[in-house]
Amino acid sequence: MAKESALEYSKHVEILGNILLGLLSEALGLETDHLKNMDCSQGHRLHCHYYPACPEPELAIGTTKHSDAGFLTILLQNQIVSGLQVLYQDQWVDIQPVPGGLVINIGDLLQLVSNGKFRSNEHRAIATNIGPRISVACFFSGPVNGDKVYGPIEELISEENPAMYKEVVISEYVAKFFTTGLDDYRALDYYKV
Ligand SMILES: O=C(O)CCC(=O)C(=O)O
Ligand SMILES: [Fe+2]
Repeated sequence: MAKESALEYSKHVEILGNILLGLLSEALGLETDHLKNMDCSQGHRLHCHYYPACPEPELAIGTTKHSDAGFLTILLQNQIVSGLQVLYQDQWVDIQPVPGGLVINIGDLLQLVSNGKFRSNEHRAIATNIGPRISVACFFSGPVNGDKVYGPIEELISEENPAMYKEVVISEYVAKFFTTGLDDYRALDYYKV
């Protein structure tokens, strides 16, 4: 992706991210700007993945099983080669690329602040003998270098719905993510009450 198109794409995807956070806020019964005002759309960044054709796909993996650690991910897949799979009821389900379509993943931090109302999904990218496969993930991870504290949103907590997660300092949360292997790490497990 050329620099100009990456920057242009990044601008559009930020707008889309904020629209989605607005809809998700409303779905939680909150003001449209609630999640945006919590800085959930801050610090978005693009990760480009290039998976070459693999002669022995059964011996390899593209991206190992994980859930995205931030709030929200918008994923663009190239329109020919599939490889993305989501774990659903203990089965890996193929997410076929849809021309013009984007994949939206709920991340662990959104599960945490929504007190479990939204669920992050576990996914992976398998190796295939057709390729290359290209994907561009835009992560909305929040103000990752700061000391902002995130916990379940107060309005969503009640006697019937007690907090399911502890509060986290976002920079510590991110540091933990980057010092632990993807495979054995599920951010939320560390923060359950
Ligand atoms: O390449 C893909 O489709 C998945 C990439 C991914 O899950 C990630 O970067 O978090
Ligand atoms: Fe991911």
